[in-house]
Amino acid sequence: MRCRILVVDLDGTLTLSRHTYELSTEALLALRRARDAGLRVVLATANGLDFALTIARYLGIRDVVAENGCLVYLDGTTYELCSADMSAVDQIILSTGAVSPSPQNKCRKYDLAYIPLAEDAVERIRVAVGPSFVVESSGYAIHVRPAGVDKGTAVLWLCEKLGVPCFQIASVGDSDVDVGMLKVSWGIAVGNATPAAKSAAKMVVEGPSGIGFKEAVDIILSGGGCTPDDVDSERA
Ligand SMILES: O=C(O)COP(=O)(O)O
Ligand SMILES: [Mg+2]
Repeated sequence: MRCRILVVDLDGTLTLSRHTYELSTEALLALRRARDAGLRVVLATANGLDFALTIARYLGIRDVVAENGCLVYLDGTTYELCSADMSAVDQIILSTGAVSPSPQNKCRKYDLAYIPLAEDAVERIRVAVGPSFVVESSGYAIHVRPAGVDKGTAVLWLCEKLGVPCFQIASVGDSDVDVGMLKVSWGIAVGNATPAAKSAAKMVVEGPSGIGFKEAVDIILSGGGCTPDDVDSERA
């Protein structure tokens, strides 16, 4: 098996579809097969760290990337890859009236999450906060965090920290917030992923969400993926 680490998104990738939080049993079984085969599995999610650590516990995963790459929990230590005081920008975002705050925001630090109240919410937030912040939709929420950090930043940090070439890290995702990690690792997009996620990936599997994740694990366990040729791990 060429891949050594599997970085997996949560919502839309381990779930039944991109419109539910319900976990896919096929995905859960595939996760277990991946871990039993010796892959180190990392959960990489836009969700807050406390939430992600809780979910990871029940998924049998120890290491977590949370808040879209701003926080990494590795071998029992939390590392912060973002640094900004988000309180002022939170007020600016809420004053647009285009979104309501996610209940998770009271325990999020750098990547804040919002529920859209208008069709053009992402655009209105982008105009309000300016270029110092990234505004992206995961399909589950709108996320705003300091520019320059995404899940790909965290994967590059993991390659360095763990001494593993990034092409030996497989990642699986479904949405625009996964583009960074799909680019810097051997990225696989599930069949119902967004166009941006599909074009960032090295491979797009047939099945949607959890079924797609199972297909990705089958490919990895049969020796596929993680070839060095087309991974831009030196992302500009
Ligand atoms: O929390 C979200 O908005 C989506 O989270 P995800 O990164 O696990 O898909
Ligand atoms: Mg997702």
